[in-house]
Amino acid sequence: MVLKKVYTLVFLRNEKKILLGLKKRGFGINKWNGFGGKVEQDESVIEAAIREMKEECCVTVKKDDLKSVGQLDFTFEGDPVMMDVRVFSGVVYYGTPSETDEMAPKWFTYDNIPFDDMWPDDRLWFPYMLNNKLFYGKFHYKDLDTISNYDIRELKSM
Ligand SMILES: CSc1nc2ncnc(N)c2[nH]1
Repeated sequence: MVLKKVYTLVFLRNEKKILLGLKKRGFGINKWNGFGGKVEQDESVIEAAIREMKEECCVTVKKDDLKSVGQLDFTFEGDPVMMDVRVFSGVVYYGTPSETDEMAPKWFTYDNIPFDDMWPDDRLWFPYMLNNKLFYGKFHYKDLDTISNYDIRELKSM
């Protein structure tokens, strides 16, 4: 039986900048991340994405404003459960990105993305997202800082 957990990852962005969040606790603490988290039993992936945006940075996004842009499968040495991360991108949002207990949001221009303070996989697949190419990436982490192998490919459709 395949052990996997589904997660969401949302990036608000326009032609000038992208919103990242500095994780203040838990998994990925002190890294600039996308916004998202686990998809619960009683919700769809898109509902989870919308919920997490609200919870993590007080911003409201609507279903039709989120575009599915990629999927990332993460496995970690010694952990049987794969992270199946559904990546979304959006331009339109309501409210002001605000700090919460979880995340401190900040806009970054594309020439200034803090890859050294992000998950190591980001610098590998961000170019696909930033060039509006759909992608499917698989990353195996030997430890939380080291990717031991990966594959990433452009998709023609999600
Ligand atoms: C566990 S691997 C991972 N890469 C990520 N990139 C951006 N935001 C996240 N939350 C990420 N998690």
